[in-house]
Amino acid sequence: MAIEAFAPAKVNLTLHVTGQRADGYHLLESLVVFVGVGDRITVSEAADLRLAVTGPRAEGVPTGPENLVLKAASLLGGVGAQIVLDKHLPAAAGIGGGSSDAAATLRALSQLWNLDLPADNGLSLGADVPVCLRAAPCLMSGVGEVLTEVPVLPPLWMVLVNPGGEVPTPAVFKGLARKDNPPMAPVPAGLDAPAFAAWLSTQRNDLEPPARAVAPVITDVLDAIAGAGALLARMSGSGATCFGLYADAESAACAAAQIKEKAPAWWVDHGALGSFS
Ligand SMILES: C[C@@](CO)(OP(=O)(O)O)[C@H](O)COP(=O)(O)OP(=O)(O)OC[C@H]1O[C@@H](n2ccc(N)nc2=O)[C@H](O)[C@@H]1O
Ligand SMILES: Nc1ncnc2c1ncn2[C@@H]1O[C@H](COP(=O)(O)OP(=O)(O)O)[C@@H](O)[C@H]1O
Repeated sequence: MAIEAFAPAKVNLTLHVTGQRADGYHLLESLVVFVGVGDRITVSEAADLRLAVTGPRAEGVPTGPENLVLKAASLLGGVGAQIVLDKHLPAAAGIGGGSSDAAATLRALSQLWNLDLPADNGLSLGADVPVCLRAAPCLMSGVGEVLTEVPVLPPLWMVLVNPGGEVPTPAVFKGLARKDNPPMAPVPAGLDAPAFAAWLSTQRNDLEPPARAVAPVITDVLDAIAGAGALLARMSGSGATCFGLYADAESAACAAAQIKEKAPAWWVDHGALGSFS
């Protein structure tokens, strides 16, 4: 029996850094969504634990025990499985590729092995794993472990753009000018896509300035997205991937084609926001 699980890109529509814990981890308030662009995990029965990494973004992804997929399998504690990770998302890119892979692995293997999901929802694997396990829009706070429902968002489409080159998350947090930034406002209900994007533009990603300092090309990416008619252009997570928001599928597809033509070396993809768990 083979079980497949989708690992969608995680996008932080907002990311406010509001404090820092004694252990160094930062307190966040983030409206997190998921896009229909991502990796695919397939698990099947085997005598021992094996991982194969395939797909257009497989290069450079670790295949040993440091891969979050194998860490997730160990955390679950089952016996053997053949795992294939079909990699489409760029790594260390602020869209939770590794975390979403870990969450999809937990989902698929808990079914294959008939085991409960871990009590911490995978937090010990990474701060983004619990939200990726949910794989639906929600408000993330604490260091990533507190997940709260949000009002239904309007239908939205997204273009994702990554200029290449990994941006390590710790370096970006380290570059923050302040740790105690103002909190996020409550997420409003009942807005259409343009009004919702206008509200988002009053909120922030506090990691954008330090990420731009680490990777100045992020400014070019944001300019390219804004120039392609987005309702909002912003960076996700600790970067360097940035997103553009659109009110319909056709506008997102046109914008993606326009950006690809302008910068053929960049990774560009597009999809609808949704729930994937
Ligand atoms: C910034 C965010 C926003 O969603 O996304 P990405 O840019 O990674 O996608 C996440 O909080 C990242 O989550 P994740 O990548 O799972 O983090 P972890 O592996 O647990 O931590 C990597 C490093 O990021 C820093 N870190 C992470 C989370 C947090 N709340 N405070 C932190 O200071 C720490 O320096 C930590 O050593
Ligand atoms: N399955 C995986 N896919 C991508 N990267 C992985 C994976 N497992 C471990 N890693 C390591 O995790 C690091 C962070 O990757 P990722 O979760 O994609 O980034 P981010 O935290 O910026 O969203 C990478 O540098 C990579 O070496």
